[in-house]
Amino acid sequence: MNGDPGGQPLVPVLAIVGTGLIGGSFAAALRRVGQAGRVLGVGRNPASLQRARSLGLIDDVASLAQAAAEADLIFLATPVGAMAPILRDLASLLRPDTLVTDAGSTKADVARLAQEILGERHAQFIPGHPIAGSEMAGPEAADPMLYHGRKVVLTPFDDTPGVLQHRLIRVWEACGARVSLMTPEAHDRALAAVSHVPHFLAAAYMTQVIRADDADTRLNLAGTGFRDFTRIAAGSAEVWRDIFLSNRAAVLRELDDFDQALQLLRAALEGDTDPAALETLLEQAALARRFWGGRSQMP
Ligand SMILES: O=C(O)C(=O)C[C@]1(C(=O)O)C=C[C@@H](O)C=C1
Repeated sequence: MNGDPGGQPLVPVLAIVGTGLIGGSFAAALRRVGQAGRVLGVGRNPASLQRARSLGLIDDVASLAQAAAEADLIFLATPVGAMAPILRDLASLLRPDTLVTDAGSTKADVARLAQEILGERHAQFIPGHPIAGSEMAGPEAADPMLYHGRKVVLTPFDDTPGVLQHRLIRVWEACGARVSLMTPEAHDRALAAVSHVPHFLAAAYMTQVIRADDADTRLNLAGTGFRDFTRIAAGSAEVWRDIFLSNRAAVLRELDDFDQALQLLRAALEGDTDPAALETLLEQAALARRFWGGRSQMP
């Protein structure tokens, strides 16, 4: 993986395991900047792989064994729950010079699995998480700009060779992403708060809406507030089931904290209503959200 100007691309042979939104976008982003040579697609759904090929995201459909034999970089973009069997297969197939990474939304579980399953070879695997996505799925949703300007967290092991880490950072930067390094535990705690619990709450709220007797009336009147609050609830149930199960302890801790915040706001509304306290809490939330909007530089 040299990426010489006018020479070899950063990734001469790239293998994507899972060619949907996340994997397809990674291939498309590297292709856009000429940094992926040949792209192999590996997956469990033949129809989806064929669509990825027709869309030009991958050049060829391959088995995991072919990918392991040929690829310089293997990118695992499957639901977190599907990672263990893939790592088990890779353990006996992996060439010593192949770099493997993933895009899973939780990192402690994935890092632990890599250590347990890959043994000595775990140092070739760098757990990663691009903090980008959408509620859409499948190769049609792939977008070469998905990672542009977005953060990617890598959680290398203590013995990850610097040269591999550097290589992967260059690859992500070629996709337009900004890379940070942290421990898997710190990642999982923070993501429970800013990604997993929001999804859980959006799903809980949708559950409340659809269980109401007048659900149709409510949904017919829903506007942009409803749309913005619930967009993420439309994401893949399989992907989100795996995220919640994989980061269970941190999610449950954050839900306890959410309960407290909810009680704080409720208390200002219940009983002897306290309009000033309610306004202060709403104002604090509004300022925090506006400040975040200013610094996140998201569209
Ligand atoms: O915007 C969405 O729909 C997402 O899926 C985005 C989001 C997030 O919470 O920011 C969700 C999970 C992924 O791990 C990364 C990104």
